[in-house]
Amino acid sequence: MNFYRDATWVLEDIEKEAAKERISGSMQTLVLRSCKKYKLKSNPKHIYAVLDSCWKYKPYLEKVMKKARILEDIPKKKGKPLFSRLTLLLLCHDLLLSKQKRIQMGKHPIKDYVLKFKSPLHSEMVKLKLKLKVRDLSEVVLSEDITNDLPPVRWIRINPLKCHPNGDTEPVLAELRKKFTLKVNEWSDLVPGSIYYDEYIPNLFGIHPTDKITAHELYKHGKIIIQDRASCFPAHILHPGADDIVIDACSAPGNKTTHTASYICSGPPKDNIIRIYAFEKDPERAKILQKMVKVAGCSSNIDVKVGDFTKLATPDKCKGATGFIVDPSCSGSGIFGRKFFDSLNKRKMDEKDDDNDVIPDEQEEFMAKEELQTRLAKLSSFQFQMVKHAMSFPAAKKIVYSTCSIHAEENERVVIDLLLDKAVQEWGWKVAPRTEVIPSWPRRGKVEEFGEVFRNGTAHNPRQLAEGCIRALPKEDGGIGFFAVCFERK
Ligand SMILES: C[S@@+](CC[C@H](N)C(=O)[O-])C[C@H]1O[C@@H](n2cnc3c(N)ncnc32)[C@H](O)[C@@H]1O
Repeated sequence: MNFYRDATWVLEDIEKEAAKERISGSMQTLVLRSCKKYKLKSNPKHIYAVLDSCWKYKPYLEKVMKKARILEDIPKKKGKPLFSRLTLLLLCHDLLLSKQKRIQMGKHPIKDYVLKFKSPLHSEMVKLKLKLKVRDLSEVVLSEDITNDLPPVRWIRINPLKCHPNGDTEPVLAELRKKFTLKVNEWSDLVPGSIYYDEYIPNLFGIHPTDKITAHELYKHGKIIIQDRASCFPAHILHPGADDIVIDACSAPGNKTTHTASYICSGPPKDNIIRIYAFEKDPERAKILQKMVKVAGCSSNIDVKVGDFTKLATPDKCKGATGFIVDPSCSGSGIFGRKFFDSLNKRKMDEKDDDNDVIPDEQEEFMAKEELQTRLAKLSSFQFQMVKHAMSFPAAKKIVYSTCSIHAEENERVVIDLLLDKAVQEWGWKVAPRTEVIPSWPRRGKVEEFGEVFRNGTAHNPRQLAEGCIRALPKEDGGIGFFAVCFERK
């Protein structure tokens, strides 16, 4: 019984957390946190395994339990039910859905109580499966898992650098149309086999996330590139032309680098003149960047530089740089795909011994609030330095700063710190107005962040600053959470 009692306490905490608007942590973190809080003796690995499964099936189990009327006759003591709803849920889970299909405890009144309902529980479970047209409930849970974890759209862009002879994308689009025969007007209407033509980014298309594209010849030959829509915003905002020299400060894996190249070259490169300096600090990631640049067909115009942008990039070494893409490391809080991390951590947990101290430390999701604040402070100071370094280049005219974070600390507040910086002011940098930053995109920066520092009527108008920024919400806006802003000087 001790195990079920411990698991009930943890499940209560999980239920409370799930009721919040934003769940702070994966299932694994929540379990570990509660186990520590209550100093539980039961093995957290075991509790996690049971609760992970029980939580997935909870809506179905609750239906079955309700139909079997198991919650209606719970014996009472001093007017209060003797058994908790969640302990009963756990027992029913083990009886109906665990591998052994049995309750793992010795003789106990609660076990006797549940077993009294064994037949109605089983028959209600059979009825539910018939209704759902599945042989096993795992079939519905698995497909829900996959759907919840997939991005709402798979975004693909046609790469004009691989469209011979002059970057005409029409033949590639014609190929795509053969595979995706139905054109839809909204990305939310996408179904397998259909295609959506994006209204914000040229040559960008949305397809259904379950549609496979990586085996397609167009993909293999770099004629189409998978890239989230929001991640295409920076190059489109920078919009460099044939006379520009661009520095991509943080390049790997290279999506924005090759997208930027498509604006500069607009078709297959015709010379070997370096037009983009692509910096990447991590040597391993730089290898991926090299590969991406090659596949995208623009290696002759891109100079990949492995090292720290703030140390290696100087106006002397990158002569005449006019535009910058600064997309530094961030918390990644706009990126979803929790199942991946959950399964990753489950694997990590499985690999460890039975200790209680398995606290993963890499992802923001797994962090306590204070830890997150400390990490955000570190990240924003690094992000500030990266943009400020770009701003110090004398020929620079335009800098696009972006993150895939939803936190104001890494977004609007970095912009504020830059605008307040004396050197930045002397260099003459301003936030570009909405008219120059994909004006039709509806979701803009957070005006309240700017309003806390700047007042209307001063050099910086909070509303105008916020309007100059772009935000994208994860999933709701068709992909990852994102932030972009453009600094310019005339
Ligand atoms: C968010 S990712 C960039 C994604 C890339 N812009 C794209 O769209 O494919 C940030 C990258 O910056 C690199 N990085 C971090 N600090 C850096 C520095 N000081 N100089 C150059 N690159 C850095 C990281 O290794 C990481 O690969």
